[in-house]
Amino acid sequence: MSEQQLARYTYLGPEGTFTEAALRAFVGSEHVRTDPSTDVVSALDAVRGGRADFAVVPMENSVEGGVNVTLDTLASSAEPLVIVGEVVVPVAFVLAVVPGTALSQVRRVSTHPHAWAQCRGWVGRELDGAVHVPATSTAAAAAILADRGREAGFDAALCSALSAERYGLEALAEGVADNPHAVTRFVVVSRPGTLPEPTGADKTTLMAHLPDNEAGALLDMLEQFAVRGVNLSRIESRPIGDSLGRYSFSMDLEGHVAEERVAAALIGLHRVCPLVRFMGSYPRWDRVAPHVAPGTHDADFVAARTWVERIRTGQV
Ligand SMILES: O=C(O)C(=O)C[C@]1(C(=O)O)C=C[C@@H](O)C=C1
Repeated sequence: MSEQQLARYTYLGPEGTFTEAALRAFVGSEHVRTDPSTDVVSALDAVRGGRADFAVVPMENSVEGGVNVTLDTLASSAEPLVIVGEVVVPVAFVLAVVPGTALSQVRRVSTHPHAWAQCRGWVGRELDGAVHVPATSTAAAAAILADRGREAGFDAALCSALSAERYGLEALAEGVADNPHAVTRFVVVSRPGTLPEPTGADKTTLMAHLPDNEAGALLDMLEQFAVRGVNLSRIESRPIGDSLGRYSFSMDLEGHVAEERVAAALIGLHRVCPLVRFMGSYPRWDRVAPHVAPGTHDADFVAARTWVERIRTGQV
């Protein structure tokens, strides 16, 4: 295959981010072209504009929760994109410095806000009074420190051990995250038109609005899943932005839209919500198949529908 025919991936860069590690884990041994983006919005814009086929972006972290810029940009754009895959990556941080810097000299620490949140306890204990200088990613902080040294505006970067090595920095402390089991979930996004085949262990991502000022509207929405035996693995609310008290709900559910119980829940949602956006059905990273409760298998829905059709044609 020529270089021109390879799939083009962009990701939250620069080289050395956890997002790049997620991309490598996703493509495995497949040969692809990669081109880092400076932030999540430009990575998604590159896919919309046709400059990349896929973007890999962070979606949620086990400690700090949802990555709002990803949730909001995917949910609000006039040109929808779809999620075609997910990757879960363990995240561990080192405190990286220009070689020769002592711990006592570190007063300003740069990193991505999600990384800062995951190392806050350690920084408080070991670098009491140190302040956070936000960066677009962990590797961006490392790259700037390596490039500018004392002129960087900060003394250390919280990044992966790989990033520290790649940018020629020294890992002054390792394992600095407050939770050693932290993981981040990344999603692989493309333009609509390529719905991955169901595998039996899939997830579907949706965004929905509720009717304004209606008691029980949230319960109505959740019932659409409950009565069809569809389990939600994530639900979070994000402000819509135009006035206080208006929220959109971002959800992941277990199953693929090709499955009857998921399709039935989506039909129900469409009836009770003023706006529903389908954001993709894709294989789960852990390949764990959901528990499908009795009465909610595809065959149960098909049998029930056939029964109603027979009634409608007079075959009671
Ligand atoms: O900065 C990086 O290396 C990223 O890939 C981004 C990101 C995030 O957005 O949460 C990914 C994983 C870590 O939790 C910290 C930062």
